[in-house]
Amino acid sequence: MIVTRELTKRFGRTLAVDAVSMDVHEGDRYGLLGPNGSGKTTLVRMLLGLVFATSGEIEVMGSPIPRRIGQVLPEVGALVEGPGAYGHLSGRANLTLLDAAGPGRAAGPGNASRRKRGARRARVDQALERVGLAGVDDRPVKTYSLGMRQRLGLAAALLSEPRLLVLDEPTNGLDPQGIREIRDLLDELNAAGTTVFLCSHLLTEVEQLCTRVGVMDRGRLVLEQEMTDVRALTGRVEVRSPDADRVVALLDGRVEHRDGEHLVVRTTDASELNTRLVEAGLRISEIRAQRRTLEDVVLEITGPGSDRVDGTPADGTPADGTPADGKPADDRSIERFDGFRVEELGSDSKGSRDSGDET
Ligand SMILES: Nc1ncnc2c1ncn2[C@@H]1O[C@H](COP(=O)(O)OP(=O)(O)OP(=O)(O)O)[C@@H](O)[C@H]1O
Repeated sequence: MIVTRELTKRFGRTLAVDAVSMDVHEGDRYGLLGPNGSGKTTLVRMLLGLVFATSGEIEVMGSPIPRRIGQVLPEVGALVEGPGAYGHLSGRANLTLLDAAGPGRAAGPGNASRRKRGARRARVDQALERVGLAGVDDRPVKTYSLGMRQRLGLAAALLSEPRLLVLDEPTNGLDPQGIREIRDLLDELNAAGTTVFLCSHLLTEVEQLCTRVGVMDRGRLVLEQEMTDVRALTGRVEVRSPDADRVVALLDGRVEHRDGEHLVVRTTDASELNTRLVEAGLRISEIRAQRRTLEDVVLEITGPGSDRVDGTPADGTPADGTPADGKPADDRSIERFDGFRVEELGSDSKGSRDSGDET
């Protein structure tokens, strides 16, 4: 669905993307994970033909990019660098304009035109409904919270019923409820056949949503794996027992770690261990085969010095003092891949929370 070969992008002396060879399969929910500044957005912008690569190749749905970008874009829904919109218009009006600007969508005179307008209204209604904005479509977008703008951006990406969704930090600005709703929506779209490719600096977001993961670190793709392989068994079983002392005695040297009632036992067979403990008359309140977490794997690869994934301070401000979105304060213009140039959203929209009052 997306293939890159040795894809590289330099901005002057900055090597933003460094020889990335990536492979996103049809039907994937692919999460590209990496700390701020690791090159995710630059890579996505190259995939969408917004930025030219310095070297390397890109194929999206079998077509070379940017050469065949015009052929590919109608089948791609994208949300990159924050959603853009005309602030003085409602969400519905914005979507209607966007839909009208889509390929083959211009309405002419007569019955055919009325049919097209009817179909457009239905598409816009459905997109608003899907992202949970159906009840607020008369308010101007400038009154929307960042979370609502994010949903509107997603609704725009869904208008064309895309085969591929490309989303840069899709849950940016959403509260936990909003994040869950977007996750459910992406799950649902993926189940219906849409390939989802998203960038995130949040481990948990990728771990919960994605079937395949790529990890970027300083411009390089340092891992690409199926999530089931990432979450491989460790050859340990975790046991919780009120009889922990007796478990330790019975297992004689196979308990690697103990913390109160919680024990980590070296074995690959949880059911055999369970049978043995129960037959010995020991009480077991919990037993499960231990799996690696995405965090274990990322830390293993990027090393203890690279703790920036999910590691920004609690106030969201990176240690180097740049704003929470990682962009210089004067670099916050909003663009859309389809050239639908829109009003800039002020920096005050960044970091605001989804008020949750849109329903
Ligand atoms: N237009 C540009 N001009 C110069 N340098 C740039 C430009 N765009 C990105 N960079 C630099 O390229 C590197 C990668 O940035 P990029 O935005 O792709 O990373 P990211 O992983 O998407 O980070 P974030 O999560 O903050 O968006 C950074 O060092 C950034 O400063």
